[in-house]
Amino acid sequence: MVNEFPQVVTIAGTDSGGGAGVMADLKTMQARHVFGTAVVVAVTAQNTLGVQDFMALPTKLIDEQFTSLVTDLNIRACKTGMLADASHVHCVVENLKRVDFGPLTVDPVMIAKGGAALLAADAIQTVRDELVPLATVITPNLPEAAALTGLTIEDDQAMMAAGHALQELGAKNVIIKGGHEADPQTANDFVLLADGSSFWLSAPRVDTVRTHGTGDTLSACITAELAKGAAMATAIQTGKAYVAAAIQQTIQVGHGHGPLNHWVTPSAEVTRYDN
Ligand SMILES: Nc1ncnc2c1ncn2[C@@H]1O[C@H](COP(=O)(O)OP(=O)(O)OP(=O)(O)O)[C@@H](O)[C@H]1O
Ligand SMILES: Cc1ncc(CO)c(N)n1
Repeated sequence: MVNEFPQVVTIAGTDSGGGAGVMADLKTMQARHVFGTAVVVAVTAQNTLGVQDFMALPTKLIDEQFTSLVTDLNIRACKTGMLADASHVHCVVENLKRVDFGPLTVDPVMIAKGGAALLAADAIQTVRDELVPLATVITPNLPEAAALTGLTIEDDQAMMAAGHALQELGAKNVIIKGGHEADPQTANDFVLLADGSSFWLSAPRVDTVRTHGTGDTLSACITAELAKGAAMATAIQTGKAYVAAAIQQTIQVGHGHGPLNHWVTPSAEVTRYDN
């Protein structure tokens, strides 16, 4: 049905504190005017201070959630987030192969801002071998890109090399997020598109600890824009402008790494530098 409202799904873990994971994804999707749905892979007991506990759901229940969606809704784009361990990565991969949920944004979530591991160390190889080749676009932060490629990433050249390495592993489009860079002035993300062209997106760095769920928000926004039919480069630029505004126009919630302001409209402060 051509005129159906755009529907998207996040395949990820919940955050009881509301700032990251499935909750950040759904808030972003709502703000970007698509209908958000969720396949819950894991439940975390979490707030802005950290992750207190988590448990992954039985894989049978994950299979059933995929089936519930595919038998009724018309999902046009999807994203993955926290996948917990190798068996759950494998389960999600098998389900993604049996359904057609449109372009896949892979946010290879590994470690929360407070330091808690959201992906078992031995599952990194499963992500690299099974999930990365399915990615229409992959959005690692610097430690995630380093873990997936085996590269040490300390400068722009290394970010670009990591982008190409991820394309060689099978991801069609790549964004290496520079949120963890040392640069005190700007937050710079490297974008490598499927056609081999590349550019940088730069936003003023906000001096804040209120950055809980930045990666989730970026990848959920890209997923929403792709569902609405945006070209990949446009979807990525809108994602960067949205997350930059959501960090800048902060809200006071919690006592630690506070959540973002998902009500913002994308600001124009992002600069694109073509290579
Ligand atoms: N302090 C900041 N000021 C401006 N932009 C930032 C800041 N921190 C991160 N960003 C931007 O936010 C986006 C997410 O990057 P980041 O590297 O923080 O992701 P992440 O570590 O996966 O996030 P999370 O694990 O909290 O979901 C990127 O576009 C990055 O440049
Ligand atoms: C459930 C969940 N997913 C992703 C992240 C990373 O932001 C988090 N902290 N929690």
